[in-house]
Amino acid sequence: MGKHDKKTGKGRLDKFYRLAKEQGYRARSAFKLVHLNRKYDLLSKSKCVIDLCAAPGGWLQVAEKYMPKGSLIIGVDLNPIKPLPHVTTFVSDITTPHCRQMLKQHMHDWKADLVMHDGAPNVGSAWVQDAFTQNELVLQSLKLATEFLVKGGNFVTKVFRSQDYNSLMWVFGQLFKSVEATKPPSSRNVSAEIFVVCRDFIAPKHIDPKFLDPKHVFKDLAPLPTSITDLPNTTEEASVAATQASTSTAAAAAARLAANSHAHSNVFAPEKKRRHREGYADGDYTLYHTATATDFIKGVDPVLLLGGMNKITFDSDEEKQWLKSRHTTPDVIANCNDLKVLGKGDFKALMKWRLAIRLEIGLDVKAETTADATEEITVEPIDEEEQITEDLKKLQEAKSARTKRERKRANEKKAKDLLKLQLNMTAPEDLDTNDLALKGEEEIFDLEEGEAEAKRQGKSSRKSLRDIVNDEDGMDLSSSSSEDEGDDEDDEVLDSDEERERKTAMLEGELDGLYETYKERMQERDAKWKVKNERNKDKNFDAWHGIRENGSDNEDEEKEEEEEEEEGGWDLLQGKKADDQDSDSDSDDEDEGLDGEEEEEEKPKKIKKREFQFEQPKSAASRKNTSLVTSLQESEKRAQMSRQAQLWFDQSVFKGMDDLAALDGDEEEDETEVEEDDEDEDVEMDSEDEEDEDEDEDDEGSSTLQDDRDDVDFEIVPQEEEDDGTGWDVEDEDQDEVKRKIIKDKGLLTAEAVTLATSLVNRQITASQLIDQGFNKLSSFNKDGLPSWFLDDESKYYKPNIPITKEAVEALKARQRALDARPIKKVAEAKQRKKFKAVQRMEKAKRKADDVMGSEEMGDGEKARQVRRMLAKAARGKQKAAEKKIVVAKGVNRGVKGRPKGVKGKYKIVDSRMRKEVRALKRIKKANKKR
Ligand SMILES: C[S@@+](CC[C@H](N)C(=O)[O-])C[C@H]1O[C@@H](n2cnc3c(N)ncnc32)[C@H](O)[C@@H]1O
Repeated sequence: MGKHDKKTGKGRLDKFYRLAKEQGYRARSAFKLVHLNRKYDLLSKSKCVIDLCAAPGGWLQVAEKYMPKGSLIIGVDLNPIKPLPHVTTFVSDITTPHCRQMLKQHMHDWKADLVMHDGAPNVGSAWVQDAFTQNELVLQSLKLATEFLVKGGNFVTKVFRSQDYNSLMWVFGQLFKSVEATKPPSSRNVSAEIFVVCRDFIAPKHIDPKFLDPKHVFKDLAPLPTSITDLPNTTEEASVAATQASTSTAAAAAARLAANSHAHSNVFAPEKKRRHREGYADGDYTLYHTATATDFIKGVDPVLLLGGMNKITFDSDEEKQWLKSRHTTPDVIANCNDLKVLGKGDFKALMKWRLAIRLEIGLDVKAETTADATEEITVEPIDEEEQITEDLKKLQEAKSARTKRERKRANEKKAKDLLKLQLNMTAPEDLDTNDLALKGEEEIFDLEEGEAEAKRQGKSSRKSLRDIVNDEDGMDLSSSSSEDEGDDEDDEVLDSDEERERKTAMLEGELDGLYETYKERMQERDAKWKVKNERNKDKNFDAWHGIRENGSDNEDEEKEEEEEEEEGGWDLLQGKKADDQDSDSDSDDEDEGLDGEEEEEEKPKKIKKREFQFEQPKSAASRKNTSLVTSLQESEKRAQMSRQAQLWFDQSVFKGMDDLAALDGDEEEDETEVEEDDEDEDVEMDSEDEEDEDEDEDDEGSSTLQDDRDDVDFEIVPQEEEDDGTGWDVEDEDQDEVKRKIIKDKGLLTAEAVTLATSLVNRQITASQLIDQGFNKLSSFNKDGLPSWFLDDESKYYKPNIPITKEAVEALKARQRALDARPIKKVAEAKQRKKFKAVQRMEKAKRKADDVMGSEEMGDGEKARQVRRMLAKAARGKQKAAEKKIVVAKGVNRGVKGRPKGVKGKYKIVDSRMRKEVRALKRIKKANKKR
């Protein structure tokens, strides 16, 4: 066995190592057999044992110790075993016929009651290879066991928990009546080894050699990955590969795959779906994976690919051509380069890009535009007048829808352009190119639209976006689409605004859903995320994460928002989709128009909800803000700053400020307890009133604190005007007053405010500079009409960066510490009460002393003694009665008279009998009272 560092890794000196040393065992592994024997009683009834792979002899020692005297114990190993009393050993490789011969020789005609195998290959290379060779050794030892075991005998073997484990277990199960896997306590948790105890050997007359042939047993039913091309074709080649495999892990994996190649001819054939519980997938020992653009574009599951890979590469000529496509924007390339950091927008962009490229290369075929479809439609004449009214109605609807749509588009475009300009993403001259890109997107939308259009006409045969995305045989779409067009028509206006919006929303919803799947996959792979998630669940883990400039504390909130949005988005759309599919005559149904409207209403509602979530805290704060900075900017900016401030105060370093009121409450509770103890008849204070009073005060305190915090977000310099976002009207001057007062009373409460104030005082910045800074890109950031994914990203990464200095934070902390150090009101009150009680006691004692002094019965000495005692008692106050120890009369204490052993001070002995009796007496007393 290889030598290990005794302090680290496998060789570290654990308790079993020391125990083995103490008890004279040659190896700590001896305890594994001790434990197995304790559990299954394997040795005491065995007269003949074979230990395969026995060096240095730990198991042999255990066998010798626990087996009956005079038993035959044979040990074999590649390495020589130092002689042991009553044990026969020899050197051999258990996989060779020599070993079999030797065993036969030593066994004479005996049969073994137990065959043990603790073999571990000595290669010390990659774990997976160890496991493979190990399990081959297991099969070899089983082969020997089947030859030498008596019927009803037992076989114990070490098995590595690898993917061959189930196959091995299956084989064991065929040969033994009982098979159990166990991990003895002495087996290290980090080790993948477990022990399988096979009992009651069936001893079949004939065993098919395939049962014991690794080539058959370890065949894999899973299909081979197509990427490995030059695999050997025959099992002979496979075994050659396996022999050569010892040189490298990759070779071992290749050999494994080769050995597994005849998947369906596996004789043991239970259909097994392998899960890679052991961690890595077969032959995959890295965390970094790349896929080609072809895999992504032409593959069947792009979401799976995005979730599982780190990068998309462009290697082949065709892929390089795609790089030149107008759809392949720098963003797409950047996204392909790091799939790990895809945001929702990036994800959608990649999916759209895939679709666009598929269209370009003809994998998917663009559906006919809805306009064409409209031309094809003929409406059967019903009645001339009706017809005219209907036509007019439709025309009107179409017209209003078109105007609405155009207006909306124009607005959207304007907002996007503006935003791009603001973000410095585009120069004005670039806008045309971007328009083109936008048009490209629309084409994709049109595809969806056309598809859904056909569906609405009752031709549900058309595939959904997901299908198209996942469809390998997307080629036949065109034919199906032309067929579709020839079918029945609908009397609805196809080009309606509602429809278009509905489709757009649906597409967005689908992309959202796909993004969710992608996110789940990423999360599955991301252990850190799991830990974070767990921590988030447990609010107690609210640890200080340091000052984060980008406000990453915000992530949870964002996640929640996303989730909420998805409930309304993806789920809703899925639900609607299902509903659509359920209804047979969608297009004829009059309710459809209604649904459409509802849907339309639903969408803005959703968006509003999100905006509301973002803006609620802002607007609350902005109403109160009157700072120099905020009043000179639009509400958006102020709102964001306010949010930033809230995030800032959410940091655990400011916890104390929040909890001050709670702290008071706690203190008070403690204090009340103390008071109860010290309670004197003379004290007239009504504790309930007091509590009420205190509670009120607490409330006040907390609310003031809260108000303070709300009020002073970004409060820097008193300002005359309040901007409500609608203009420059002065609205809430009283609020300014309040704020001014707070600043006067309490000073600046946020690090941002302190930082700004300090820079003003130190003339690092002037007031006019500050005002100028107010006019920035954020001050006119209009969110209207921006897509939700964009806003998502914005809220994550695009935040105002308000400078904070270390000194400002330190100053605030110091002030908070000073506040904390001040005696809390409750404590001061309790102290006063104590004093008050002491004074009262002394006065009472004085009065009594006067009486004593006036007494004529006592002598002077006696009087002096009495007075001294009284005063001392008054000064001491009421002593707490010494606590009684409760001793339960059980065990050695049962029936003991007098002080129980080891108990000092006052005590009381109780037993269950006594308790019952006391209760019975109380009951009787109560009953008597009633009569
Ligand atoms: C974990 S040790 C066994 C320890 C033993 N049970 C004890 O308690 O001392 C594994 C042993 O398997 C032996 N071994 C590995 N491959 C073998 C093979 N093909 N034939 C015989 N022994 C082998 C190694 O030489 C090694 O000594």
